[in-house]
Amino acid sequence: MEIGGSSESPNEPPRKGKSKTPRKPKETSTLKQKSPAEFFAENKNIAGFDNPGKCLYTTVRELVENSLDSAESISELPVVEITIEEIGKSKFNSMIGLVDRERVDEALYDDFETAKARERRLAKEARAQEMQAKNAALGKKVKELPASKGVKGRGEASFYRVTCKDNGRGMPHDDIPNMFGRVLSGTKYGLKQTRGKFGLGAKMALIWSKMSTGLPIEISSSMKGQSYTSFCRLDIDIHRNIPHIHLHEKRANDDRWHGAEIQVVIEGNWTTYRSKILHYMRQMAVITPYAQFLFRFISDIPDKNVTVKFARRTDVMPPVPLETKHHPSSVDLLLIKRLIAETSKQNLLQFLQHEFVNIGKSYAERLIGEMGPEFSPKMAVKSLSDQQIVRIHQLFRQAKFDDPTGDCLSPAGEYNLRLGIIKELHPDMVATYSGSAHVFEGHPFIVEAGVSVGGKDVKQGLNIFRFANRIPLLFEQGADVVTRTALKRINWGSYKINQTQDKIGVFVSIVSTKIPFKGTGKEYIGDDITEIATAVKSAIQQCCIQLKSKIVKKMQAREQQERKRNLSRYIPDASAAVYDVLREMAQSYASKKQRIEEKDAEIIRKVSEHLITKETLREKLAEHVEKVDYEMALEYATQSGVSEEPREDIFIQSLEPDHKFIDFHSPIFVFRLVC
Ligand SMILES: Nc1ncnc2c1ncn2[C@@H]1O[C@H](COP(=O)(O)OP(=O)(O)OP(=O)(O)O)[C@@H](O)[C@H]1O
Repeated sequence: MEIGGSSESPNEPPRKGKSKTPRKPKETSTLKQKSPAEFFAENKNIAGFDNPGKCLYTTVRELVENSLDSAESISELPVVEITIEEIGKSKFNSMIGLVDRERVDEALYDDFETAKARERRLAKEARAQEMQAKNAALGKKVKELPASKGVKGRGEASFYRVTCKDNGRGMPHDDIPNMFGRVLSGTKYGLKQTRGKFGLGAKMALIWSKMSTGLPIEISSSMKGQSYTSFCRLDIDIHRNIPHIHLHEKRANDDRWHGAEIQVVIEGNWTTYRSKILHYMRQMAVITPYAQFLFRFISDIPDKNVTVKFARRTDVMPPVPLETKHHPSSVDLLLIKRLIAETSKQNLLQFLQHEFVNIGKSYAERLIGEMGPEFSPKMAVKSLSDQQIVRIHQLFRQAKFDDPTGDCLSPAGEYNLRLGIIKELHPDMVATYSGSAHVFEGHPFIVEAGVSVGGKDVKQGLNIFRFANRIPLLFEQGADVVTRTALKRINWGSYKINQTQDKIGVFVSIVSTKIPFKGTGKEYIGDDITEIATAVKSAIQQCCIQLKSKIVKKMQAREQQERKRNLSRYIPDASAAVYDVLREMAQSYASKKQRIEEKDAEIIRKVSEHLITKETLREKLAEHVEKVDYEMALEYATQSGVSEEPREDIFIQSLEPDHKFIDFHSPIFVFRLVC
């Protein structure tokens, strides 16, 4: 392949329409390097910074997620305040010291409109309005008119100051510049379930602010017990990928505050991303019910202002995720070399035993025996040759290891998920399920799911809510493993759920030490990992099985009610008809026209004496319907077997870890008395 040259052969005639003078092929292509910061500035879409609106959304996300990670890392119930302040053009200009300037040459601007064009546009809009009024007067359905387009043009850029304050761990004074001014630097690279992973998000917000407003980022931070707060104003040297510090100083911390406050001014678009941002906050509140969020949008136009407080709904936080060691089946050559370089262990036996999960002493000895005669338990691990490391790697890939346990993970918990679903959708029924840990490429993961039917503001069909490491995922829904599984691999009909007619809520939360996101924007999990797809399917199915039994019971109750209603409907007519017959018989009997058998005489007598009336017949029939209905229901239940229905075990859990209990069993429930 030619690099930088023309693809035409020198003997070929020049192509039609092309310049006759052949382009001079470049002698050499110039070798260039790019810093990570440059790369991400040029490809910011892969980090979720696609357009101004999405940039505003992703900035909010990155800051909120950092705040939650930070508070949770010190087991502090998170309190996060996020403010987006709209900055008008004049205010922005004065912030950067630019004087506002009136337009002089109007026709120069993209949104310029001639007087004639303006007249035509206004006339067209007036006609549309007239038509709409006419249709409304005729009672026809009227379509809402699009907002007046005004004049074409790209429009003014909108600027926003985004501030996020938390009560988290804070940051060491000297680390702040690198944490915010060096792409791919962070504290979350270890093997641990965290929202952040790449060491990129906050830097992307800064890169975007540098690209769109040129303004630096400001960080205030204090760690627990620290007598000062660190203040840092910095931007990033994109070409060298290093922080460019404007101010970095220590200030008094009289309130003994701990946490961080980050402030960045960026271009954005609140109008188009308002609902996405609010959705994100709401879903974050659902999956993080132990946090308190205060979200504010502040504008010069008070009508546009928004304040939403998501109150804390529980004080119980999921356990802090633990840092874990690598599983032997998940490591590659590079990683083994890095672990060897970093280990404090002296010999191979200790190294295998301590740097990996699921390798005990005797198993390590067996592995070393299997590696060959040139390996021994006591050999210095740092003396291993490249070939020997390859041998270890090969064995790791082929040998059997127990799966990692998933103890290091911290799922949201079924209780939180159920709480979230009920709060979010107010469904008619809901089922939740929390699976055990599974493994993908040596990384443990847990899938939790919830399925609901019915509810407020829920559209018909599937409403899918996805969470990964307790982050709501709002974009790229179609390609996500959860959406695909719910749409294609669940036979909703077999659980008596109508996929198109019912209002179905599907909530799936996946936690892992490594979420295989597609791209660094953390927007969706691909559908190509069989282990995850299988676990997601099974979790949704488990919810559906629970729902099916509830739905069947509901249907039976409805059928029973219908049967009763049908029978009761005929009571007045039936009792009137029977009474008329009896009355006629009584009259014939009285006029001796008819002979009546002894056993019927009693009834006829009672009819004549008005002891049996239309009313008494009606009452007796109603009583009978009631009795028959009850007996039929009982018979049905015995036939279909109440005991075959899944029994719902309800336990009131003891607060003490060490508890004794007695179970009282009945066919339909079990009651556990904790002593
Ligand atoms: N609010 C905060 N409180 C404490 N530390 C923070 C806060 N925000 C950022 N940090 C620190 O700065 C580092 C870099 O943050 P950044 O958002 O760039 O990446 P990340 O969160 O590690 O990963 P990701 O790019 O996946 O979000 C974090 O690893 C964390 O140590």
